[in-house]
Amino acid sequence: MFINVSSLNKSYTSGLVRNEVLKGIGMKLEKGEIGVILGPSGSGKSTLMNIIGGVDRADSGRISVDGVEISNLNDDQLTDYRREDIGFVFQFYNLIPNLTVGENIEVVSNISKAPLNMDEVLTAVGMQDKKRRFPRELSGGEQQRVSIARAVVKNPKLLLCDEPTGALDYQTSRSILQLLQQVNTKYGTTILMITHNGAIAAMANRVFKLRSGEIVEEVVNQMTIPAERIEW
Ligand SMILES: Nc1ncnc2c1ncn2[C@@H]1O[C@H](COP(=O)(O)OP(=O)(O)OP(=O)(O)O)[C@@H](O)[C@H]1O
Repeated sequence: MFINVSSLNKSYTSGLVRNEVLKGIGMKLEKGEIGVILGPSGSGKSTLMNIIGGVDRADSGRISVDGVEISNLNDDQLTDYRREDIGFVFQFYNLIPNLTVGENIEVVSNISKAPLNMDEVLTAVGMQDKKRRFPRELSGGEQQRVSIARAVVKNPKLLLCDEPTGALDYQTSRSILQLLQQVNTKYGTTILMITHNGAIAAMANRVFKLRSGEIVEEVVNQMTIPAERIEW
């Protein structure tokens, strides 16, 4: 099992109030699969993803990714794990504004142990001809393509996407989902994606429905649907 999470708990305390955000989460995802975490605002989706990505730590429970027990790593090891093994894609792209498309990707490939070829990745996301543009000269969808290229160029074991289409219109969202599916097929990258949008679940191998910090339902799709056929 590529991702194996069990009995995961996380709470935040402010003053005297303790907010239990994750309550005994268990989930599994095989290598090369696409997983979707679906749930309403505040249900704990980002917290769960941040813990799997080594950005945050759980209070208790176990998380292993590709055989490595994340919960046992010290801070330096966790930084290495986050830097080398995980690609992140966010709702608001987070590109560096004063660097070109090519430079945004280069800063990541330069510090990666086994990066993919930058031009190949730029071509894969359809942005090869925009390599010398700055982020402000691109549409939202194009910026998201660049941010996917930046995450993919380090050849991560796991691509974590937090509402990757949250800021995009319908057609652009579908093309970004299609691109993520292509990345999954071309590079065999395991993808875990957060969304509010139930329709997106059809492209995932496994869907984890989160409510108030608990997985209330897990759906295994024997047949996934190509992103271009998803409608909402
Ligand atoms: N660093 C933090 N400190 C305190 N509380 C936090 C922190 N991070 C998250 N929370 C709380 O944990 C709960 C779950 O937040 P989380 O961001 O994981 O939810 P979500 O399902 O991703 O929501 P959304 O869809 O709105 O992004 C919320 O009540 C939030 O306020």
